Amino acid sequence: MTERALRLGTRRSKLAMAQSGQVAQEVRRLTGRPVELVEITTYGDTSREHLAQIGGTGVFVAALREALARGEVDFAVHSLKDLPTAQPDDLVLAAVPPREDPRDVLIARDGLTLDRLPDGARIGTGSPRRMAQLNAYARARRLRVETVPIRGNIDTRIGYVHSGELDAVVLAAAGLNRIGRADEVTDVLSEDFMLPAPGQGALAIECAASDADLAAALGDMDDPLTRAAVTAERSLLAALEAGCSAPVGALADLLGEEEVVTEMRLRGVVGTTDGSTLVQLSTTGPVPTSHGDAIALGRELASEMLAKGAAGLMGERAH
Ligand SMILES: NCc1[nH]cc(CCC(=O)O)c1CC(=O)O
Repeated sequence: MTERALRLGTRRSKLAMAQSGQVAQEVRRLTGRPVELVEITTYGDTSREHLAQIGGTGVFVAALREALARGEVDFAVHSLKDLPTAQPDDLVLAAVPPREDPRDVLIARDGLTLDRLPDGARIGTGSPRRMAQLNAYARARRLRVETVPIRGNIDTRIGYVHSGELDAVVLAAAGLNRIGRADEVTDVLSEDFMLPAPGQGALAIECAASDADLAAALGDMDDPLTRAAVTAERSLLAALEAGCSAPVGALADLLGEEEVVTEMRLRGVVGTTDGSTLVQLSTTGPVPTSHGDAIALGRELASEMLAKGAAGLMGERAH
């Protein structure tokens, strides 16, 4: 007996299709079942407004989740950083596969690095988090840069550099790797001054909570350490009561010598988009072995950041 194909709901963007295609192949291998891609248009794909203005949180995800809830598709692949932190009861995060490079990168004209950009360089990014950290970095070094709000898919954003409209754009390394444009990167931005968005570089594979067999099969793709890291990062975001368009960066990584992992470190940052004020803190604890432990790590850092005034920096929106 041949089982029917599993339907994977996906956005149409090149990045979404690349991510979904890779996951589809893995699911075919794991389940022996055919997988078909079902294309779904989301509000985030059709709106021309800036993400920060339409509220950001979940615009890419809502239409996929509605298709899941209606049973039109069996599972969906999201960029984890685009997922709102609240998990709907009827859906389950069946797998968080091993993470790609979580860092942000620069694509600049003439192969320039951040430190070599000319005075007054125009750097495109629609992300308040990237603006805040770029501007803070520039202030500390007395570089004069102008952050210019842009949006659109990855190709569109890189296009602003090729057309000469902008000197550089900031993008996630993972997305460029997935669509095969990593060779255009001119500088990798160290997380020492540019913490990525919570969950950046990781994927989330989601299905209906009622579909226990499928959830279990998809669960074979889960990487527990990636899941622990992104759970801690998202717990920080949730405890700060911020969304994906807030100026919040976070990165959890493992500390230890060689193969002996000893601890998880969680770094977090909140700032004003002009970079004049940043609250940047780090906490370290045992590697979380449960969901609750990972949540606790994020909450602990959040309370330290709130005690240092983080709340006052988050109301602000990019213009
Ligand atoms: N918000 C758009 C988005 N969602 C996920 C990625 C990149 C891939 C990832 O971080 O997993 C991007 C593009 C970007 O920020 O450059």
